[in-house]
Amino acid sequence: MSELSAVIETRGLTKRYRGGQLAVDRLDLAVPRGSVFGFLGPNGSGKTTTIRMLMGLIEPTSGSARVLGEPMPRAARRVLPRVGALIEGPALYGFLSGRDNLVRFDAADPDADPRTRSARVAAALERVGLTAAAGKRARAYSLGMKQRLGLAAALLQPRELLVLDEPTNGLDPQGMREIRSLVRELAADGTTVFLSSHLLDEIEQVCSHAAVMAQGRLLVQGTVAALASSARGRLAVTTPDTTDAVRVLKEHGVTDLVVADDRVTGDPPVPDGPDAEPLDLADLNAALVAAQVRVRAFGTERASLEDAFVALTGEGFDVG
Ligand SMILES: Nc1ncnc2c1ncn2[C@@H]1O[C@H](COP(=O)(O)OP(=O)(O)OP(=O)(O)O)[C@@H](O)[C@H]1O
Repeated sequence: MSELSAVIETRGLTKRYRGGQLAVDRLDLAVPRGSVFGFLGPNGSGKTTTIRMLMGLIEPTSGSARVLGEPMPRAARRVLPRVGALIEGPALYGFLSGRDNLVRFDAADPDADPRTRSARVAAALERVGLTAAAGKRARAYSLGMKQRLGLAAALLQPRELLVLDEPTNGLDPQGMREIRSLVRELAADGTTVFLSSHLLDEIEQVCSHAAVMAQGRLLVQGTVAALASSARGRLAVTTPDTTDAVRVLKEHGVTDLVVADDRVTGDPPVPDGPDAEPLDLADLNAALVAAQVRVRAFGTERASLEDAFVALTGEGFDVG
């Protein structure tokens, strides 16, 4: 990942709150231009604190952050107009219509030309699919519609970068789907999207890249495909002869065997040495059959980001 193409870059970024809480600990983050970058971590892992530092809302204790190539918070005035942000839910007036809320946001922007305001507002409403509901009061909007209106506000001006803090938090499945497909569309138009989430499957569904945080520290970052493939899939055998299957699999180096009803799962053996041949699953299947294990199904399960997280931390991804 070249330094030049990083839209967000931090070096040793650290935040210790006044009470002594170390919320972010020496974070080195690199968000490539054009990516949909998932910032993943359980509640309290330091995501919001990082985003607030990136947006110049709070000062880091030490380390540095660059956004769109400029130092933050020093260059906030130059940088922030180029960034659309949705942090902690949009501030909306419930008694105003969706359209009038956007007119208000646009009017608050000193660089926005009043003569083209209504066209900008209409385009933003169209972008997030709120044209039909534009005349309704915002208080009558669902949470998902409010979130989309917040995104529309962030999209009144063309943006190189969108920063979204838990954009689907609190939404029902339909609302989540809407926001996710909107994020995909924005990314397809070339906007870099940085979004935080505590939901692994959300990151897998919408992101090209991800960074995983735990207790203020970065565990890993990279493409979602590489992160998931760093965890090997589990081997799974469906058979009525589970006892014999376990014995044969163990003999062939399969570890961490678990039996649940008629399914045996385990970790395929790690080849010893870089030149060693990995175990051929066809041979393993043949060995099962030779031992008269009746095999109904045999294969490896695709490794997920969750497997990668468990492999990294030795624990489950606890969102609580
Ligand atoms: N203003 C503050 N003063 C003191 N401690 C804080 C403050 N804000 C956050 N913290 C603490 O810093 C740590 C990281 O919090 P942060 O909100 O950044 O995490 P998060 O990953 O965004 O979680 P969440 O999704 O719950 O917001 C937590 O232990 C939190 O209690």
